[in-house]
Amino acid sequence: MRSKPHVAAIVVAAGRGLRAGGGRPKQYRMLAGRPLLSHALRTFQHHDGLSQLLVVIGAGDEDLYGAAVTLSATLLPPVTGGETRQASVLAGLEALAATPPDIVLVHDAARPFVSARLIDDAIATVATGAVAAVPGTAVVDTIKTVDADGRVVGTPERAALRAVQTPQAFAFPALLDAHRRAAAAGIVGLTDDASVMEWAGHPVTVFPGESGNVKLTLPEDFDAAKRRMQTAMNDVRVGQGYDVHAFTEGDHVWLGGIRIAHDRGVLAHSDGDVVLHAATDAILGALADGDIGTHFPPSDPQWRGASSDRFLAHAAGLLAARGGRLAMLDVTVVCEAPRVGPHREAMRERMAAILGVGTDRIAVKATTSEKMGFTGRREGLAALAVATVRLPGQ
Ligand SMILES: Nc1ccn([C@@H]2O[C@H](COP(=O)(O)OP(=O)(O)OP(=O)(O)O)[C@@H](O)[C@H]2O)c(=O)n1
Ligand SMILES: C[C@](O)(CO)[C@H](O)COP(=O)(O)O
Repeated sequence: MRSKPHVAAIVVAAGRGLRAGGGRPKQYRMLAGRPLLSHALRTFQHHDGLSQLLVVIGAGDEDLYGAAVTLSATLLPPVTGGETRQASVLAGLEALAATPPDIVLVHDAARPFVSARLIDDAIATVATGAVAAVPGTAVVDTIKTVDADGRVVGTPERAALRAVQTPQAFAFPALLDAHRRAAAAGIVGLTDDASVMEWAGHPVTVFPGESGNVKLTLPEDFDAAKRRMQTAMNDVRVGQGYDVHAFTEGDHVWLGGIRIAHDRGVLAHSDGDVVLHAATDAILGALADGDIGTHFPPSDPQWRGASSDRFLAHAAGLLAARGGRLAMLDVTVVCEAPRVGPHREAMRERMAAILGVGTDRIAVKATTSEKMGFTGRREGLAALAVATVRLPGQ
């Protein structure tokens, strides 16, 4: 395997959620203000170890999917799944086969509490030699096997049992081959991908799962998940950011990720987007994790002319890695010109897309400084930002 493996993830979301009820496939039901699918997906979108992310959706679910997800650099167009989970995973694997990754992760859309730690451990277990790696937790109940009449026929030794979860990670060629062979052999009902690998004769390694990484299957699971999300994210923090750039010769400025025509440009090492820089610092401030210069030193030539989108995306990734969410980003631009109003909505949409939140969580305001000071004299422009984030409680 290459030193830095090419890793892809498939999120299966083509089920009907019949056991959960609720009138629509469960992955599109709302949970803490967002569709269930978007919770797990966002953790994968903000993980920097993945180069491709693919969602397998049900036939006819295209509109529900479009409304549920925020596009991102790694997210591929969705593919249509099949009648069973096994068939849906195979559809996802076939879609990746043209540019095969080294490692593929498979995750249920119905597991919203997946952590960056589980993704890291799944990748690391395969990167260091396993062909298949699944998270598992020790079983606390005594388990019985029963016959069709409910009579107990056996009691497996509990110490050897593990309840397995997703994300499950695999060497891509081995999983694709195992799935293709199982389908060709008429094997259709295997309930996880480790079972497909076991059927094909591959060893499967279990690494520690997380008891919190539950799958929402029944109606009461949604109620419990709602309660958990409401109480869990109770560490509310606020960070502020401020940035300034001087005008110089030029014909445009970047503000909030939008290129705006102007009779001046800005002096800057990167693209000089004061809005994205202030927003990045505000999120880093809320996390007490240094500032933009700590993460992207101006002395480093690789950031020369860099698009500031990546600075904000990096801060969003740090927030997601801590299990946090952005509650609100409020930005004020200070300049005599250019006029911000005509670009306000485009800026809100761009920042919402980078941060993976709705535009209702992004505010953009603007003011002149009444011709006073450096902004009033049109020597430069400035932006202030306040980010409110929610982190898991202590
Ligand atoms: N034909 C299928 C069936 C399931 N899944 C996905 O596999 C995951 C785990 O399946 P499960 O929790 O059983 O979901 P459903 O099949 O939707 O639920 P139900 O059996 O209650 O209808 C879910 O993210 C589900 O969307 C899938 O992609 N394609
Ligand atoms: C893949 C899985 O989540 C591992 O626990 C589980 O097997 C999915 O089962 P389901 O019957 O499709 O819910």
